[in-house]
Amino acid sequence: MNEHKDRENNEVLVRVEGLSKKFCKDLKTGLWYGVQDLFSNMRGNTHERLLRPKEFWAVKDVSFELRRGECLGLIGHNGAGKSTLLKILNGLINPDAGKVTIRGRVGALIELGAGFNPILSGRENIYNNGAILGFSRQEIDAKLETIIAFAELEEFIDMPVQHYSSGMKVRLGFAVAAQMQPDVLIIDEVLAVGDLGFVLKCFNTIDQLLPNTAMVFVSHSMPMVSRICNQIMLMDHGNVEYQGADVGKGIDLYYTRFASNETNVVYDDGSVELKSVKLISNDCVVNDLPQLNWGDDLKLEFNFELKEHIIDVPVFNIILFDKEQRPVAVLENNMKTSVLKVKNRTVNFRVNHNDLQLSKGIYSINIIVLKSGGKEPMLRMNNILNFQVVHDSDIWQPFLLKTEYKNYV
Ligand SMILES: Nc1ncnc2c1ncn2[C@@H]1O[C@H](COP(=O)(O)OP(=O)(O)OP(=O)(O)O)[C@@H](O)[C@H]1O
Repeated sequence: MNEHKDRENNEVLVRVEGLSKKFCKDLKTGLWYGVQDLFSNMRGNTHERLLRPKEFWAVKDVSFELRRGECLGLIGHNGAGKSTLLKILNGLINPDAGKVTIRGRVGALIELGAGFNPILSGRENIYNNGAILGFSRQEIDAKLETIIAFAELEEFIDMPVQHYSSGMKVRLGFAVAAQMQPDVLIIDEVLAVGDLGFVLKCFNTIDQLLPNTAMVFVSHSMPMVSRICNQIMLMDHGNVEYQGADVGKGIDLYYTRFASNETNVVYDDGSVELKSVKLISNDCVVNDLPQLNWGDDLKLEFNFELKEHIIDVPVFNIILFDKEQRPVAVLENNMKTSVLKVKNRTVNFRVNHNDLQLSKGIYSINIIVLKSGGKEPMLRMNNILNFQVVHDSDIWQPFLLKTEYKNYV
C-alpha cells in the first residue's frame, strides 16, 4: 500500500520537452509572418525551428520534469524568457516547438490581476476561478471563508477587483491558488508586491503545499528562490544556462552576471578626496576583479588627500555590500585608535580584518568619511572597490562561518 502511494506521489506532474517559442521584434513583420505561417501550416509545412529576419527565440529548447514535492526556481535577467515559459505552461500561449504535459489541477499566479474579471467583486472572482479549476459551487462555498480569511480581505471582498491595490490582488490570487489544492502551482514574481506579513504567510503555505505539489517559481529574489526551490534553471536570452538540483550553484552563476564596477560619489563637501584604494592579496586579479580565498585576511590600502584646513584625522566607515547591495558587514572605524596621522595633507593607511568568512561571491565596498568626532559627513562614496571571495562550495548565504563539530560524552 505504502509502495503504491510512493509511486503515485512520484509521478511526473509536469513534463516539458524541447520547448521553444519565438517572437518578432517588429509588430508589422510579426503579423505578416503570422499570415504566412497560417498558409504554410495549412500546406503542412512547419518551419518552426528556423528564425526569419527580426525574429528571436524567447524560449529555446527547454526541457525538464517535475514531480510532487519538487519546486523549480526559474531565474535570469529581465527578458530572459521566464514569463514566456510560464505562460506556455499555463496554456496562455502556444509554443513553436516542443511539448508540455501536465497532470492534475493547475493553480497559477502569473500576472497581477490576470485571471480576475476586474468589474466583478473579489467574492464573484473566487467562484469564477474555482469553477475554472473544476470545483462545484458547494465545494467553493465550503472553501470561501478560508480563502477570504487567508487573503485578509474580509472588509473588501464585495468590492470590484479593479479597485484593489496590487497587494490585495496578489493576496486574493494566492489565496485562491493555494486553497484550491493544486497539483501544479505556477508562481511568477507577484509575491514581490505583497507586504512582509503576507510573504511570510505565503512561505508557510508553500511549505505545506509542497509535499503534494509540483511548483514552478519565478523570482528575482534569490533569498526567496533558495528558501523555496529544490531545483533551479538559469535562463539567458531564452537559453538554459544552468539547470539542476544545485540551487546554490545556479544562484551563484546568476550573481556573477551582475557585477558592476561603477564608483558613485553620493556626497562630497570638497574637503577630502580618495586618491586610491587597493585590495592587497596575493596579486591575483581575474577580469579586473581582485580575488581572495575564503578565510584569507582582508587587507585594504587607502590613500586620501585632505584640504589644508583639515588637520585632524577623519573617521572612516568602511561598509561591505553583497551582490544584492545588502549591507552585510561594517569594519570597525578608527575612532578609538590614535595611530593614524595626517602627513603632508594626506592620510595613508591599511585596514586589516583577519580570517574573512564571507561566503563565495562578489562584494563591493562603500566608504563614509566623517569629520573627526564622527558626526559631520565629508565624503560618501559607493562601490569604491569590488572583490571576489573564492571557495569551492556554492553557498549563497552571506557568511560561511568556520565551525567545529565534536562528539560529546
Ligand atoms: N507577445 C510578445 N511579442 C513579442 N515579444 C514578446 C512577447 N512576449 C514577450 N516577448 C519578448 O520575449 C522576451 C522574453 O520575455 P519574458 O517576459 O518571458 O522575460 P522574463 O524573463 O519573464 O523577464 P522579466 O524578468 O523582465 O519578467 C523579451 O524580449 C520580451 O520582449
